[in-house]
Amino acid sequence: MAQYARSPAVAVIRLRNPPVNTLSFAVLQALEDGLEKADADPSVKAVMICGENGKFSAGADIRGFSSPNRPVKSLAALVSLIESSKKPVVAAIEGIALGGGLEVALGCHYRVAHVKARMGLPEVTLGLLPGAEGTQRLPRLIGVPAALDMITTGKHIPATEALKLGLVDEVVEENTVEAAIRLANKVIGQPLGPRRLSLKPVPKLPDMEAFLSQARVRVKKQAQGCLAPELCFQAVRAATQMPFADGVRRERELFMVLLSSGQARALQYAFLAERAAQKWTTPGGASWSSATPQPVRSAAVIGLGTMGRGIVTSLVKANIPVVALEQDLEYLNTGRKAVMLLLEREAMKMEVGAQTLDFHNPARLQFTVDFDSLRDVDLVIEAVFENMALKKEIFHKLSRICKPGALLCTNTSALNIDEIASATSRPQQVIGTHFFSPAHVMRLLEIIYGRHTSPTAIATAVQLAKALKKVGVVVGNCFGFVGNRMMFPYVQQAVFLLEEGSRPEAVDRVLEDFGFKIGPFRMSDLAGLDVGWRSRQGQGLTGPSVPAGTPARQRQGQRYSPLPDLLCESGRFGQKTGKGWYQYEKAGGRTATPDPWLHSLLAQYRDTHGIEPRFIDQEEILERCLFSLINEGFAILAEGIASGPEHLDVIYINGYGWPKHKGGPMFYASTVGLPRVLAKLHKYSEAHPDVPGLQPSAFLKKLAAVGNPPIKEWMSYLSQQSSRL
Ligand SMILES: CCCCCC/C=C/CC(=O)SCCNC(=O)CCNC(=O)[C@H](O)C(C)(C)COP(=O)(O)OP(=O)(O)OC[C@H]1O[C@@H](n2cnc3c(N)ncnc32)[C@H](O)[C@@H]1OP(=O)(O)O
Repeated sequence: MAQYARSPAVAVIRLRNPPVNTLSFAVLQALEDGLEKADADPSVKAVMICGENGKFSAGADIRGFSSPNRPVKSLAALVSLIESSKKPVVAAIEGIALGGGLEVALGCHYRVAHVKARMGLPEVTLGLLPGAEGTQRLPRLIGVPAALDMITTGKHIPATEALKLGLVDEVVEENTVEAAIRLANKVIGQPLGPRRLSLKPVPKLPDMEAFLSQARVRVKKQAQGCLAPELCFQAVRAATQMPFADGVRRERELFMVLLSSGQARALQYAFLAERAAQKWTTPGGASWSSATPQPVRSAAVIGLGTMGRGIVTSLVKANIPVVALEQDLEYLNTGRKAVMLLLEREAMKMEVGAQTLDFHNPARLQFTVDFDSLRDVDLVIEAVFENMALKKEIFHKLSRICKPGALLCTNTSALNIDEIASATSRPQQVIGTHFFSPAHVMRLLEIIYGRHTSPTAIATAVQLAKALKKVGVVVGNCFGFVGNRMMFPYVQQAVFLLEEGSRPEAVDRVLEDFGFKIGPFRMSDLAGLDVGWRSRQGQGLTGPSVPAGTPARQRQGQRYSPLPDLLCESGRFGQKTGKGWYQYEKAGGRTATPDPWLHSLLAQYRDTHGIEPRFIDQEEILERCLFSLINEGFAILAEGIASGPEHLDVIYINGYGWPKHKGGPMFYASTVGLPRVLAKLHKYSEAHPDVPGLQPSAFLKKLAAVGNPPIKEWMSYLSQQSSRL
């Protein structure tokens, strides 16, 4: 847990708790024992603390926050114990010093960091604040503006920046432990008072009050409904207003408020869910633990529309050489200009000193109209528009041209991977990679395996996501996969609510107040209403293929709303045409204003179809939209399309703007309580028996019936009960 050694006047205490040396009870106890031993040994003149395996410490164990025996209080006491040591204590920071790990280092009298180390207080991202006196020590060391920035954003800073801020005393390129021992020997006998941060005053600013009030506004704006940034701010402000001991008391009070908040639980769940989602399995038995990825040393992207441009940019940023292909020179030139512009912008955003983007070198980024240039690439991502015939034609070509092992990916948001793969002679190498727009910004990559996709192909796509700094979530093949399949009933309910009496702005407001970045109607306007229209035409739900005499509001025995089709028929495609569910200042404008034209269309529509408009309250809007989405999530789990609720939550947080502090839709359902979700779905489906999306799924009913088990147990009920579902 912590190893004690001598070198020879310096006691060496090594934190050891793989993989990231989290501060468990045992680690803290061993650290305390080591300090006592060093104190009691007259031949020891100084102490050095480092971490095993090139990592200092990732802080407290996130899994332990829900445990009643969490070691949080003893961590603060231990940091004080380190600081009050009569012998100098030096931290040797390699790899990472995060959260409680950095707080331990702040208790030390000196800090030496390796040039590749990163430091931070990311507690805010877990819904907490640095509760081992970090909010009081850091401002005393690096000043209030820098401390407030680190504590309220949780960002990790590189060692070179830490040196500039005064967070570390030395940055070394060679052996950090040896450098720290050298420093420890050097400072033996020097006074420790000036090195004890709790005794230092907080550096003054010319107008601290004005600085703090502006900072508070900034923090609140960035918080988007999350409580922790505001309480982090309050704790740092306390450091500017109170003596150290009172500041520590205030920090502890605020910490306890956050610790017991639902937001902290949701954010900690979201952290662990992202890790859990990396451990993919398929119903056929393929798994992350046995599949080996193929190296991707080069890639090609077909189609330089919005998605293709973002994908090329992502690959270049990941330092993967790319061949970008378009159908003709005109499209190629337009696409090339757009990609170069994106890359110029990305290059400008990069940190000074970071590796530069090598996109002017044709060996790294090549533009072509010649399919033969794809002969040698390790992986191809097709990103043409959503047309099955076109995609099949391209995959047929790829199957003939690409080298035998190449992975063939299709960027689609809904189309059948098996049908696309059927156009090739190597369906085991075909996989869906659903990027989210803008593809060089959005973190999510939905990875869809088909019936024949090999485990190697899945592992390679997961590895690609990592290389692109994205979170890849592996899911099965069904219409809309996971993300869009759950989105359909959500948007559908929103439209039914308009039929029944609501307005787009009312529905959007409720969902934005819940925490979504934008509500369903503003989202549809942004994405383009024509996208869904084309898809509905393809499914035979609207357009000339609908048999004559089909009732306007009925399809396949269920209620259908033709409202979105009516908008498209009037040329209202959303932002791009300046009109959709809202009106905009111009085509391509972004400021949505409620539109009287739409209100009168709704009134006319209700008259035509004999619908008596009613007032719909916020609770009904929220529940019908969210519970229908969640309900589809349970159906997806029952069908084995995703291997756990965490996967669905990671998709929603990273691809659909679900507020992270609410943990994702399935976690949210667990906090509402499954019996309540079920009861509400029953109520709404009884009131609207032919409206799709409201009939509770069998798996939700099962879980409610077995007594609302915790989310981590849900899947075990599925395997026990699947035959009866
Ligand atoms: C009243 C007094 C109160 C006193 C309170 C004291 C409070 C202290 C607060 C804290 O310290 S909160 C924790 C702060 N630390 C973090 O937020 C770090 C979180 N971890 C990361 O950012 C990353 O994991 C990493 C450390 C940068 C490593 O990233 P990498 O991509 O290399 O690997 P991962 O796949 O993310 O992680 C590997 C493995 O380690 C597990 N893990 C990482 N950090 C923690 C942690 N802090 N607690 C528990 N587990 C952690 C992670 O889950 C992976 O394991 P798995 O089994 O594969 O899931």
